[in-house]
Parts: sequence; C-alpha cells; structure tokens
Amino acid sequence: MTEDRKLDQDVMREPVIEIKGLYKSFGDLEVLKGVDFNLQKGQNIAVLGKSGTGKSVLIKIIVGLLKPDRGSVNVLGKEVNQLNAKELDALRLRVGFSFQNSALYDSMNVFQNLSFPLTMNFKKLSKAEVKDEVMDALEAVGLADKAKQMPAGLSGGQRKRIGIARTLILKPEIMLYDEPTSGLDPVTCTEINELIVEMQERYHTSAIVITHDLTCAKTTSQKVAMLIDGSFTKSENFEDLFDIEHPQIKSFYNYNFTK
Ligand SMILES: Nc1ncnc2c1ncn2[C@@H]1O[C@H](COP(=O)(O)OP(=O)(O)OP(=O)(O)O)[C@@H](O)[C@H]1O
Repeated sequence: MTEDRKLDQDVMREPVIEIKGLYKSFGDLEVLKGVDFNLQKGQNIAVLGKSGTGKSVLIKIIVGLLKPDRGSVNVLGKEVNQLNAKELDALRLRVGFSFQNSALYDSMNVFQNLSFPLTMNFKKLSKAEVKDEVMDALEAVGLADKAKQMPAGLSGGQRKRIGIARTLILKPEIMLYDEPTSGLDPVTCTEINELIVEMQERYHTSAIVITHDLTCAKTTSQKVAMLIDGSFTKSENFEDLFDIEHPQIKSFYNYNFTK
C-alpha cells in the first residue's frame, strides 16, 4: 500500500461527530434514550426512523439548537454543550444544514439567496469574489442559468438544489440533509441522490442524511442507522440492516417497497 493511500485511510477513520449516551425528553415524553452515534470524516450515514422518533431533535442537538439532558456530543473536536454563543456560531459555520423545505428567501433571486449567507459570514470578500463563489456553487448543482430567477419560479427539485448550493457555499465540513428527496418525483429524487454523492466526492464532506426514502439511503450513504424507541441500531451496510429481525425494521422495509 502506498503511503498516500494509507494516509487517506487514516483520515477516513477520524471521527467528526461522536455522540455517547445522549438523552433528551420534553416533559414526560422521552425522545432520545441513550443514543450512541459516530460519523467518520468523508463518510455519509443515512438516519432512518418512523415519524416522531427524534431525528430532527438529534440534528438540533448536534448544532446546539437544543440542549441534551445528559450525554456527550462532540462535533469536529468540540463538546457542543460547553460552547458559548460565539463558539457555537463558529461551529455552525462548519456544519451545513439543508432544511426539509429548502427555506429560500422568496423576496430574493437565486443569486441573492446564495450571496446573502456568504456576505453575512465572510464580510471581507470582494464583490467579484462573491460572484465567483456563487456562480461556482450554482454550477456545482447544475443551475448556473437560474441565477436571476426568483424562487417562486423554480420547481421543487430546483429549490432543493439551490438549498443545497446555499449550504455548500460556506464550505462546511459536515452536511446535515433533512429529508432531501421528500415530495419529489422519482426522477428528481435520483438527481438529488446523485448530487449528494457528487457533493461528498467534490468537497470531501461527511454527511448525515435523514430520510424515509430507502433508495435515497442506499444510494447516498455508506452506512444506515435506524432510530427505534429512542436509540440507534448499530450503523450497518444497507443490506445488513434489513437482515436484522426486528419488526420495526421489517415494517419500514416492507412499507417502502410496497407503497
Ligand atoms: N421543542 C420541542 N418541544 C416539545 N416537544 C418536542 C420539541 N421538539 C420535538 N418535540 C417532540 O419530539 C418528538 C420527536 O420529534 P422530531 O421532530 O425529532 O421527530 P422526527 O423523527 O424528526 O419526525 P419526522 O420524521 O416526522 O420529521 C416528537 O414527538 C415531537 O413532538
């Protein structure tokens, strides 16, 4: 094995998210009950789970929007719980969150939707640099020709792509995709899945892909983990997960492939 190849493998083993013994309740509702979870550098993991099992709560805890009751959440070497507001802002710049509804600003055109987070976070960039970054990001998602378009004129798939470009423009090390293919037709789903893989390869990001869509999980991620009753199944290869004899895993699989 060459030295370069070995180095690559060492880097891949570096954890970017390490969660241990995480608990979170809202009043009497126990949502997370001892979650352990690891994401390695350069890896994509799909997170599956029935509606209301706590996938979004987990993501919010990872970016410090919710405080856990107990447990350790380490993101890019930082204990999220121990960070002050300024440190949290700095960490959030390194973790991109692509929202379920692609929340674009409807009063801004596509170019402005992308330049806004860039100029807010990198105030020293010149106008030309901003333009280059925005056009690069739009090209990466195949929508350079939509720069002047208003969001209302975009299709659902295009909105998702622009949402992903807007997150990637800040060059995050970790991407959190929240149901990237929900509400899309099968052809557009395939395009978004391909885009997620392309982004992983191009930017060397790690990602958590929250999804109910098994094709999305299988094509975008090296591992899948399922949240059941407040904790994860061990993250597995796609095929291995569905070999596990657990009624919720079976019903999830059967539902996806008979609907
Ligand atoms: N801020 C909050 N206050 C009270 N309860 C909350 C809060 N946030 C989430 N919950 C509850 O926690 C549970 C898990 O919610 P969460 O949004 O994480 O589910 P989910 O797995 O992401 O679901 P879906 O697949 O439908 O998006 C739900 O019962 C929800 O009502």
